[in-house]
Amino acid sequence: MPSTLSDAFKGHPVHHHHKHPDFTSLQELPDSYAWTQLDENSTAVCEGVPVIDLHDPNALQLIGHACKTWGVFQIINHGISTSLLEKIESTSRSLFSLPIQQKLKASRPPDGVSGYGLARISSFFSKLMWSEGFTIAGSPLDHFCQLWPENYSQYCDVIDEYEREMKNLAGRLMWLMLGSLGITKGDIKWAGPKGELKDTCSALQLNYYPACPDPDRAMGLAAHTDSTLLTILYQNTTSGLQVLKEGTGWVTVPPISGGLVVNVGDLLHIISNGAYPSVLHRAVVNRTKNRLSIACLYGPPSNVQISPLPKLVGPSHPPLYRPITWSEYLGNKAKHFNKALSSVRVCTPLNDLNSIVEVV
Ligand SMILES: O=C(O)CCC(=O)C(=O)O
Ligand SMILES: [Fe+2]
Repeated sequence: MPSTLSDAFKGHPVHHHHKHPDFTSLQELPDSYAWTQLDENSTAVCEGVPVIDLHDPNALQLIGHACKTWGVFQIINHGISTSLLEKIESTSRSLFSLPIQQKLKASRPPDGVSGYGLARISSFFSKLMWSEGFTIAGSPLDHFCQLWPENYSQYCDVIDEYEREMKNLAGRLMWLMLGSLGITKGDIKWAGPKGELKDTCSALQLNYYPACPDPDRAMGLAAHTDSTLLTILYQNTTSGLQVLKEGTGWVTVPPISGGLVVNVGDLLHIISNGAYPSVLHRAVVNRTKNRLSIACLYGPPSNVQISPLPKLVGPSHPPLYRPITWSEYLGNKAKHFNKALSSVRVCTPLNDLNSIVEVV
């Protein structure tokens, strides 16, 4: 049984049929990167993704409402210092600005999760994405020794500190997100008696989107949901993240100074018994500016069964999903990608059933 996130991923190797590109040599968009015209997303959106001040006395309610209606929100006053955000940004920038040959020394192995390479979801698409990624699950030491033989330890320290702080914040957020559904610490079996989330797993995903000669036909990161409980994303000042809002279309999540984006992942959707949507999101690219984002992918211990919480299940709310471990879910994702959630679904929501009954 795998016990860590890297072990969980190892069981589900991803085989890329693409070679890694050197963006600096590309003046025009090669055909292999040309997606069909992205849909126009310039519809004026009056309301944007909610911004929530964690010091606001109503934070719990605001978070609950944002999770139900959007599945995503931004937070300020979250306690992560500006200097740490600057350090993680400059570490990521140093990494991606290394020569391609150097970066390839830290490539993600086919059966591994950590290292440099294309987005894991690339294998589901015939076109390439205009981005590079570096995944860190567990210690980055071995890879960082390859990247920076002389001064790897300063970079490792930044990653350790960032990951520690993000994990704490993710735990706080999880209790707030669940708290607004009436879930208390005793309701989560895999948490300690005081709500400690000791054995939770997390990984960091560093993403770099170089400026692109033909941004309207390119795709930074294709639409997906995250296989997490929740994800906390830091983005630099270049916008690019978009979320799909039902009835509205793609909505840009603008970078705000000192802000972090929080989104619901597939596992929180499952344990909330569908109350919180796992938001579909993607990253678009820019003609003149490059963009960096750093995602903290937060999940439960990889071997515990995740299922709709009993408090959220009742005669009018049958469980929508069967129990599944994170590790098994990652296997489903590697096989079914955006259909992974429906592959664990056991029940059609009542309102859908009603409409079927009406039709019949
Ligand atoms: O770069 C972004 O804004 C999105 C990144 C993302 O969705 C991911 O790493 O899962
Ligand atoms: Fe994502």
